[in-house]
Amino acid sequence: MAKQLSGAGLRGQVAGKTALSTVGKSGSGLTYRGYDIKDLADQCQFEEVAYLILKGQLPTQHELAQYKTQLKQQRGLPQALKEVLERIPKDAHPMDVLRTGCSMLGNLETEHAFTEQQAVTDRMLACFPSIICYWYRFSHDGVRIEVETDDDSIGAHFLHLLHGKKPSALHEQVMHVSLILYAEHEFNASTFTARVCASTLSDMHSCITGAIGSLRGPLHGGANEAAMELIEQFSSPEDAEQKMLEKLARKEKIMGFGHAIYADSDPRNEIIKQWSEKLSEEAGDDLLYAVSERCESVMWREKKLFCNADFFHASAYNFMGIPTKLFTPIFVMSRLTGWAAHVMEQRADNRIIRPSAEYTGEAPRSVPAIEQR
Ligand SMILES: CC(=O)SCCNC(=O)CCNC(=O)[C@H](O)C(C)(C)COP(=O)(O)OP(=O)(O)OC[C@H]1O[C@@H](n2cnc3c(N)ncnc32)[C@H](O)[C@@H]1OP(=O)(O)O
Ligand SMILES: O=C([O-])CC(=O)C(=O)O
Repeated sequence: MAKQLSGAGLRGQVAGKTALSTVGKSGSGLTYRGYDIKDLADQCQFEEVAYLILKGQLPTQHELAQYKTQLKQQRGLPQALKEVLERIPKDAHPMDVLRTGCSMLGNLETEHAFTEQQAVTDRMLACFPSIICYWYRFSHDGVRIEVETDDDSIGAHFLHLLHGKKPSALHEQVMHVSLILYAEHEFNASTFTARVCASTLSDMHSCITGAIGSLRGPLHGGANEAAMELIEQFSSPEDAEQKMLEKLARKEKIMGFGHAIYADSDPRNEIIKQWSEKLSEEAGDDLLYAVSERCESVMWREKKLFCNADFFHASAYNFMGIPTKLFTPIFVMSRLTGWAAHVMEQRADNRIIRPSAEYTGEAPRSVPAIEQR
């Protein structure tokens, strides 16, 4: 069943063209450059999908190996950026850290011409995990970590920096899947932010910095953190059921449920849910996964609202020992590919994005002298 797309929030209005993904079209639900998300999550590593999104086709074995080597070589951080990160307080939100880190990188390694767009994007892809973990470990553990690891993938690099040891094969695999699921999603709020910025012919770092700000909110990427804060309150599935019903009676919004485009399911949910279950078994968990499943059934039964990509990401990340406040930054490490590809697409066929507003203010009037107001 297709969702009725109309009303506020530009819902249902075509605001531009894209060849990058389809969201909520009949059939598979989500495709990147024509490939079904399920097939990509089953068969690919994240770096293959990043290559697909950014460069237009799936890499050969040789191209993938070259790309991964190139990304590995760019994990280091300039000293000036490390100094900025060291000055950001421990209680800052990591999304704000990443926003500042991206912006500072744009000062140090400015994109001077659009011919550099692929290179500056690959650099961000390589070093965003370093930025977030360098700050996190410095501010929380008081250590200056070495960010240049030889880990095979972006997900493993992130977990290695965070935990100070190489991740298990299972955890590296889940990171591949998670980063693939989050990589691209058509004209969502953060991507649209990036495209609006790109349409002024601004630089890549400005587009990505703005997009990070848009992703941060709980109605968008921030929902994975909010979902974790929800499920950790419950002591059992029965407790979850009762408190969820109370929240619904109070008309509270439940983060991690519903979607602007999908009508009755988000195709990313069943994929991350399976991995969350596997991680739950590995961790010997007998609470969080069961609680999450109960929330899912209550929301469907009571409201016909379904889990979006964020809901089961919360438990999955928790099982891998990732602190809740780093959940949305992981989303950034992945969605960067979609944002940058949209910036490139916008630049290739640009007209400044400038919609109109329906005026609802005062009729024309004259300015009274200040003593008469
Ligand atoms: C990766 C992502 O960014 S996925 C989205 C992550 N965001 C969240 O999980 C936040 C929670 N969800 C929401 O706020 C919304 O579902 C959004 C922002 C995702 C989509 O918003 P909209 O397109 O405006 O929602 P939609 O039109 O389907 O809402 C229909 C009704 O369901 C309600 N509703 C929608 N989602 C929820 C929810 N999660 N909890 C409770 N009620 C909800 C709305 O309030 C609305 O009720 P109303 O008509 O009485 O106002
Ligand atoms: O498409 C949207 O509105 C939000 C979303 O799921 C995403 O950006 O992944």
